[in-house]
Amino acid sequence: MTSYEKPSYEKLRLEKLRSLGLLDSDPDEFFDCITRVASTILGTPISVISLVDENRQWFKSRHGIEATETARDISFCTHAVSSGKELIVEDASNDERFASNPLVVNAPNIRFYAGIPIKSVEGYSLGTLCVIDNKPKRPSVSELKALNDLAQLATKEIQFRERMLSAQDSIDVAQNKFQGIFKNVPIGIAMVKPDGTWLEVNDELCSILGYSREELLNLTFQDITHPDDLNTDLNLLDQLVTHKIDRYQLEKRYIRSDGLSVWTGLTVTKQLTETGEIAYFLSTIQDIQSEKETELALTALRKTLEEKVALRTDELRLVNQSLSKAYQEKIHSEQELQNKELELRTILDNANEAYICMDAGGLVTAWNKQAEHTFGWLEQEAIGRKLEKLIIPPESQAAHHAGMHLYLSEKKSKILGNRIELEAMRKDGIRIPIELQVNALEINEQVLFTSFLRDITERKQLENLLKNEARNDPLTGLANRRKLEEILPIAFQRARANNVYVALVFIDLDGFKLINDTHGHQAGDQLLREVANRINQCTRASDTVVRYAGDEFVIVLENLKSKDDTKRISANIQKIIAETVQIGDKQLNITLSIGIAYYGGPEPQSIEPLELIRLADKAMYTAKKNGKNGVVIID
Ligand SMILES: Nc1nc2c(ncn2[C@@H]2O[C@H](COP(=O)(O)OP(=O)(O)OP(=O)(O)O)[C@@H](O)[C@H]2O)c(=O)[nH]1
Repeated sequence: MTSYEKPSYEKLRLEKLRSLGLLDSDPDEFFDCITRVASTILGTPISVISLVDENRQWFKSRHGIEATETARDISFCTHAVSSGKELIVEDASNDERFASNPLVVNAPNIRFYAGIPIKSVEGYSLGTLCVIDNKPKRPSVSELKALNDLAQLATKEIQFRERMLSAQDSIDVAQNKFQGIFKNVPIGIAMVKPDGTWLEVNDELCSILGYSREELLNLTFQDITHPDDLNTDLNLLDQLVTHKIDRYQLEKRYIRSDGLSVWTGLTVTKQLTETGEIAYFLSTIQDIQSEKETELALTALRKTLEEKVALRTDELRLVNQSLSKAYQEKIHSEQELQNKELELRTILDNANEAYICMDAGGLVTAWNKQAEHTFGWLEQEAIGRKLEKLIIPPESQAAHHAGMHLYLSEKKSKILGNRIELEAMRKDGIRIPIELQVNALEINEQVLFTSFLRDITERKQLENLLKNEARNDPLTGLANRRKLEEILPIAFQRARANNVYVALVFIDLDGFKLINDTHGHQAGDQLLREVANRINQCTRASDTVVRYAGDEFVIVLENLKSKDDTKRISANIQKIIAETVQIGDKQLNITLSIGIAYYGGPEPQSIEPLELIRLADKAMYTAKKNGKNGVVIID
């Protein structure tokens, strides 16, 4: 006897065999029929359908034998299973593989054996259909063909069962999966009959709706749908029923068992029967209450925000309008201000007077064109510099500081608001007389001194000219009587101060009327001019020669240390006047009567200047009375 070999797929084979549920199962007429027919056709007393288990062979069907199984190691069939091919043993007693096999040696004393493997769908040999005889036999081809056909039948049946089991497994798996999903999925799921009755509901749906499964199965979805949402739901359901749509989704409210409504997201599909009728609706129902509340809260919040934004927008629009208006006004004001500044600038630049502005620190803040012209400093040179460094002479700077300090500390000033004349200094160092008017402005608690200044050099010159003319004799160019009256008091002061004498020499031409009458008035004028020249020649710069009136002349001799000096001067005058004067073709001769009076000296008299004139005049008159061409001195 030889030991059997196990096929390479033994483990899988056994698993498959056991999964089929055939081992130790009840007799099956189908398989029994096959074994009966096999014995009949092959003419053998025994026929079995043997299933080769791990350590045994078990007979699913047996014909002509009482045993239900034998050990595998003595089994003939296991050889056919191992090879996967038919096994024909015509005489086991002569076959070294089986001669000592107990089934050969003992009952049932096998001699002939023919087994055809029965295979699973995967091709695993599960067992055999075999025929056995206790007599040797050589089966015919047709017998073997019939045996193969019968084995094929058994195989088909087993494979059918195998497929059925596999299909059932799939169904079971799907069913289990569905049940698992149905039970555990965190979404409400329901199967709903076409009339709206709940057919099946899962735990989650019970939880969402607050009903037990049993309670729900006694209700329709219409019973617990919020009245406001029912029509929409029914309308969509109708479209689903009439196949206008395959599914629909809807946000709807159910009325829970506690009377509160709950927002859900509903999806409904339909499940059809084989005949195309609606078996049930499959609904998924998701609790979206919190999302809905959030959404509603957000909507309310958005609405509130929009209202606030709208309100704020209105406020902002109003603010914007008023700001725009204010801005426009400001622009307008600034424009006006700029225009005014430009206008002011133009006025100031074209002003005939210099305009200078100075801050409380004495720094120049404005300097117009005329100021440039008057003082020689350009605006850019002057701005920011101390005014005193620009136009105020050194000797006037202390007064300038004092004036500013007085105003800034006590708001007092002798200058502000008045037109005053001062001497200023140009950039080139030349002094010029100016007339100015200073005003103080207080802007934002800052003091500004504004001033208009005018160069009055020409006016001063004119004034001096007029002044001179008023004090000069136009015919001779000598000082006149007014000038004499002005200088004489000064001469008195100087004489007193210097302890010297002042002499007043009063001169009157002798017989001048006759010259006028004889040679004409013009000749008289020329003679007067010549006399003036000649007197001038006899005097010093410190002396003043005056035409006092008509043919009367006065000389103020100053700084006389001695009265004797006067006699020498008067003698010189008499001498020079005595010289013939040529006027045209005429030769004229003239003499003088002179009266002299003194003031000053070591013990000055107490007399007025005009009194001195009268004294000298009186002395001159005495000289006339003495016969003219003479000098009378009053000591
Ligand atoms: N040509 C001329 N004559 C003048 C001028 N002013 C005064 N006279 C004249 O001068 C003369 C002065 O005369 P008197 O001094 O009174 O007479 P006199 O002839 O000088 O007499 P004695 O003084 O006594 O010597 C008058 O005839 C005036 O008309 C003047 O500006 N030009």
